[in-house]
Amino acid sequence: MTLTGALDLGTGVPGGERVIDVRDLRMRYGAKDVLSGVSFDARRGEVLALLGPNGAGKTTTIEILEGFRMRSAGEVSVLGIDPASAGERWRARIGVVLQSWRDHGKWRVRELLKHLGTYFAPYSTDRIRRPWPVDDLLDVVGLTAQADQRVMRLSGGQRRRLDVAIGIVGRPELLFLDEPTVGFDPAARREFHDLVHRLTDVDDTTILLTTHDLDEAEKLADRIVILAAGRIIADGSADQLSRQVAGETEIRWTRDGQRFVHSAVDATPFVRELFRQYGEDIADLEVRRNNLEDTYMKLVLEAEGGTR
Ligand SMILES: Nc1ncnc2c1ncn2[C@@H]1O[C@H](COP(=O)(O)OP(=O)(O)OP(=O)(O)O)[C@@H](O)[C@H]1O
Repeated sequence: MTLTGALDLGTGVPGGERVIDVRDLRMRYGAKDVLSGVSFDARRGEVLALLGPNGAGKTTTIEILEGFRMRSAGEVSVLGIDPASAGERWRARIGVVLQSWRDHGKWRVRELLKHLGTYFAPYSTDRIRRPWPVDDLLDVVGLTAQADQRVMRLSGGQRRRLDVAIGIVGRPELLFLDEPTVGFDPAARREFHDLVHRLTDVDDTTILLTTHDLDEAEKLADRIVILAAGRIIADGSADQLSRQVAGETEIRWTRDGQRFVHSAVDATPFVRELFRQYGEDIADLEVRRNNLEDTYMKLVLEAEGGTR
């Protein structure tokens, strides 16, 4: 099916192995269509952010990919297998980071990870040794210093890192992160972003994340897929989306103490001409292309206008 109005701008990782392949996915609850023909893919090692307003269908899509929800129609392949009929061996190859692990508060961090890791040992292969050795895992998520601490004594940020450690203890090839940094302070958020980068660097893990934090999506994702009212309205890197949609760049400067602002499709010739005419009189020059938030707002408003 062709998605009318969707921007298909290609992937940032050309030619990689397809870890997720979704074609014409549909989901209906009663008489209500929640997903109306969703198609996208993700390649090995890619970080893909699924964005969209409340109720757009992100959780439904992810739960179908995780094999927790049966779809109404369409083709879905995750690690080459249909999640609707996948078994334990497949499940051991995917990781899900749930919102804060609250049980086992009395367990010590290392013991808990060691215990959960034993589940994955039967699924070890020559290529991927499972589970992740506990000390390496603690190092990757930055919890080495807390290894012998009880879970209930961890700070919010440390607990979230433990959630991630639990999600990846089986060394998943594909990791699902649902709004991973809600409630984080800026330092914890930055640490978490470093962790995501380390995961893709160290283990070539493919990551599918949902977030309402557009700054986070821009920083983390190789590719952004925007879902609105059950349809994909954009698919590409943050840069590609902003170039395609935003069009104009804003240029600000001052001259003789007076402020100026101008919008141009291509800022370079404008700035060149500005300097040719006024040279050293120009100060405080700022060139600002629309960021992901501007692009997102524009796309979602257009899509909502179209369905109204
Ligand atoms: N079990 C269900 N039965 C009926 N309707 C459902 C069910 N689960 C979800 N929905 C509806 O499907 C739509 C999509 O929900 P979904 O949770 O997938 O959206 P979302 O994009 O994840 O939203 P949010 O950003 O708020 O988490 C919503 O209108 C929701 O009310």
